[in-house]
This record gives sequence, C-alpha cells and structure tokens, in this order.
Amino acid sequence: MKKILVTGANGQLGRCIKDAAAGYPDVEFVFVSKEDIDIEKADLVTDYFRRNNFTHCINTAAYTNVEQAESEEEKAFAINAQAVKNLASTCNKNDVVLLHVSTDYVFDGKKKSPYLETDATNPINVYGASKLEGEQYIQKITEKHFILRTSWLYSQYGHNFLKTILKYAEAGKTLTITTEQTGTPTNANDLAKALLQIIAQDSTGYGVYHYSNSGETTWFGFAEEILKQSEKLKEADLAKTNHYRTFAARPEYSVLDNTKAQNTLKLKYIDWQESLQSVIKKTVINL
Ligand SMILES: NC(=O)C1=CN([C@@H]2O[C@H](COP(=O)(O)OP(=O)(O)OC[C@H]3O[C@@H](n4cnc5c(N)ncnc54)[C@H](OP(=O)(O)O)[C@@H]3O)[C@@H](O)[C@H]2O)C=CC1
Ligand SMILES: Cc1cn([C@H]2C[C@H](O)[C@@H](COP(=O)(O)OP(=O)(O)O[C@H]3O[C@@H](C)C(=O)[C@@H](O)[C@H]3O)O2)c(=O)[nH]c1=O
Repeated sequence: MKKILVTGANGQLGRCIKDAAAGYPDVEFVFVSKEDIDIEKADLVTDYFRRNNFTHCINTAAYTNVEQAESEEEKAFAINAQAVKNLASTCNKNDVVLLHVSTDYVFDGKKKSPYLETDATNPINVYGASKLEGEQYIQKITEKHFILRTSWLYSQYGHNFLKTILKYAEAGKTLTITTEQTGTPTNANDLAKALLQIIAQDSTGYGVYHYSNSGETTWFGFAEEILKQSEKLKEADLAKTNHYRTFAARPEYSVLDNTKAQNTLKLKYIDWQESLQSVIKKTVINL
C-alpha cells in the first residue's frame, strides 16, 4: 500500500492535495503542517521518516513571499534550499520517491516562446534563486524524484492573486495591474490532481517537468478575467500599468512548455480561463 507524506499541509497546494486525496481511498496520506514537522529541522525529519514507512513524499512546504525574500535571503534559502537538501537525502536513504514543486521564477524571462525543461535557468530574484538551489540539491542527491515547475498558482485557499483581486473588488478599490509580465495562471487543484496521478500510475520517468494550465496572459489579463467571471468587472475601476513598483524583479515572460509532461506522464492540460471558472465559484462563496 502506498503511504504518502505531504508537507506544507496548511498551504494552498497542501490543502488542494487534501481535497484531491479523497479520490484515492486505497492510499494512506499523512498531512503535516509546519507545526507538526518543521522541514528545516533535519533531525525531526529523519526521525519522522524512520518511524513511518513512506513510499512517497510530496513537498509543498516553501518560503513563497517573493517580495519579502529580497530582505530575508537567509530564511528563503534555509527553507527552499537547505531544508530541501535534507529532505532529498532522507528520501534517498529511505527509498522514498520525492515529488517537489518548483517555479517559473527559475527563469530570467528573456525568452519569447514557452520555456522547456532543458532551457538555461537564470533567476532574477531571491525566491527564484532559492528554489533553483533546492532543485539542484534534489537532482544531485536522489534519483527517484519528480520536480514539477509550475506558475502563478491560485486556488480557493490561502493567499494568492485571485483572492487579492476579489478582495479589492469587494472593497470597491480601484485596481492598477501590471502588463509587464506574461505567464500562465495555474489552478492549484489541477496541479494537486496531476501530482497524485503521477503517483497512481507508478511513473518512473524521474526528472524535471513543467506543469501549468495552458494558454498565456499578463497579470492585468488575469485580473480582468477574474473580474469578468465573477461579474465584478467595472472598467472604470481597473487600470493598466507598465510601471508597477516592486522590491523583487520578475521574469517578463515565463510561460512553461508542457509537452514533456504531456507525452511522458500523460498529464492533461486544461485551459487557464476554463479552469478559473471552477475556482471562482468556490472562492466567491468562501469570501
Ligand atoms: N504560489 C504560487 O504562485 C506558486 C508556488 N509554487 C511552489 O508551489 C509550492 C506550494 O506553494 P503554495 O501552496 O502556493 O505556498 P503556500 O505559501 O501557500 O504554502 C507553503 C506552506 O509551507 C509552509 N512552510 C513554510 N516553511 C516551512 C517549514 N520550515 N517547515 C514546514 N512547512 C513550512 C508554510 O507554512 P507557514 O505559512 O506557516 O509559514 C505554508 O503552509 C511551493 O513549493 C512554491 O514554491 C510554484 C509556482 C507558483
Ligand atoms: C497586488 C498587485 C500586484 N501587481 C503585480 C505585482 C507583480 O508584478 C504581479 C504579481 O503579483 P504577486 O505579488 O501577487 O505575485 P508573485 O508573488 O510574483 O507570484 C509568484 O509567486 C511565486 C510563489 C511563484 O512561484 C510565481 O509563479 C508567481 O505565482 O502583479 C499589480 O500590478 N497590482 C496589484 O495591485
């Protein structure tokens, strides 16, 4: 029987995996939050693996505040790189398959067509650099790994762009949204299902994969679609900018090419606008 450890259980992806896990009654899931297991504490992690016979570990725990990472570099690397290094070596020692989530922000965004897994990485912010180092440790330390790079995650849970936009709109605030970056919004519920599908089909095509919804847009385009679909779009309250000031630089273009995962892992790709509809329904009710 498969026994899957899921870290970062209270984060948005962790919570989406918990929902998706209901479709797998024959699998044992163990969800741990930071309060249960702080992944920075290597001894705790080692001991926890010793006491449990996990077959898989899905690591969703991460430092994800892109802006704050610029002034908390040490903390970002401790969680996204050092802790991941320890997790990889514990998985390796216990013959546990590690599924890890990474980001489009490992790229510099200078490309003009979707990024392939083989394209050179070159992060332009601290968060992206820390996530890349985490990826590199995994690749060096343990063969049995799947690293899924995704982009612009949103869901009905946690903090994300979709919820920020809906809250601003509810409060009647005017939104000024950047057109400076192009990428693909990805429903975290779709990613959760994809991760569980990889495990269910006993895939052994270990390596790095790109997984996002399909299509592309700017953050402005994403905000506009959120407001349209939730019937809150008032043109006068939504403005474009190409000078939105931030601490962290972000890649100008970070669309991910999903062909490898489609062909090798047989993962289905869902249009981002179509996928947004299901989350909008849940999120509006939850606000
Ligand atoms: N959100 C996005 O847009 C994208 C995310 N990703 C990646 O996807 C993954 C999931 O992201 P998402 O669910 O959105 O992120 P969240 O920030 O919602 O969740 C991350 C979780 O990790 C927990 N965590 C932080 N530090 C530790 C620690 N030391 N030990 C254990 N748990 C810890 C956090 O707890 P607490 O809040 O208490 O600190 C939080 O619950 C991450 O790897 C992220 O880098 C990739 C692309 C896009
Ligand atoms: C809130 C807001 C943001 N923006 C801009 C800032 C930024 O360029 C862009 C996105 O803002 P956010 O800070 O919400 O998103 P950001 O934290 O950059 O999102 C990233 O998170 C990490 C974890 C990832 O891995 C990435 O894939 C990506 O999803 O929108 C506006 O233009 N107007 C606004 O009102």
